[in-house]
Amino acid sequence: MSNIKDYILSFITLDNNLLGSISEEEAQRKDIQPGVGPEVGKLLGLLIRLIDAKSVLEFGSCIGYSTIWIAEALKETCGELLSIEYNENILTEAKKNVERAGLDQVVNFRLGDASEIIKSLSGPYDLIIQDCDKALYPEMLEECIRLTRLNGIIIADDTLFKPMGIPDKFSRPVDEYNHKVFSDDRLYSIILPIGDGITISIKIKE
Ligand SMILES: C[S@@+](CC[C@H](N)C(=O)[O-])C[C@H]1O[C@@H](n2cnc3c(N)ncnc32)[C@H](O)[C@@H]1O
Repeated sequence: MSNIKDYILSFITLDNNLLGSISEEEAQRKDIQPGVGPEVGKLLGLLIRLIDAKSVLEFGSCIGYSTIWIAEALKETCGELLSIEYNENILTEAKKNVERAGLDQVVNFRLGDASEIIKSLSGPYDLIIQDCDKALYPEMLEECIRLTRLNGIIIADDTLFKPMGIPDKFSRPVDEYNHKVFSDDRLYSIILPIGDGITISIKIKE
């Protein structure tokens, strides 16, 4: 598997110069969680271009790694991103990084708890990505479906935690999320084994 991963990574160029240094910083710091990584970043860029997304919603900005991948794609599609993060200091860093990346015109940030803010949003969004507290994934799914346009995309990161042997506290809710999306007839879904697993669902019915 690592040969395959290394082979794939050998092709992936970074869409913004800042992405490499943000990855290095994430690897050194203990106070932040890792970003989605280059394979998932590239996939986000690909999907946004594929569906010509104009409005994207992200839960869990951290210091802006995934935000920058998404915003680079939205710069091309003339779209915009709303990115939500509840840690004020981390959000300040994300804002600085997005500004340094030259993408602040594309991104709006909101400080607060994603599970509360989501209820106040009206959408519709072309693409939504969940990468905040894993325990919230199943709970927030219904709101994500409500906010996604027909044929829009709902993505969840870290969804292979269970087979990776990650502690139950984190793996159980993402496993529950996977079961929920695969048994929901409004969604058409797949799990891809890149990064720590990514579940992609298309909303095929209201
Ligand atoms: C795995 S990190 C996100 C990584 C980011 N998507 C990237 O690829 O660079 C998860 C982030 O979600 C934030 N978070 C966790 N629970 C949250 C919540 N309920 N509302 C908003 N943000 C939350 C954490 O503070 C953390 O920065």
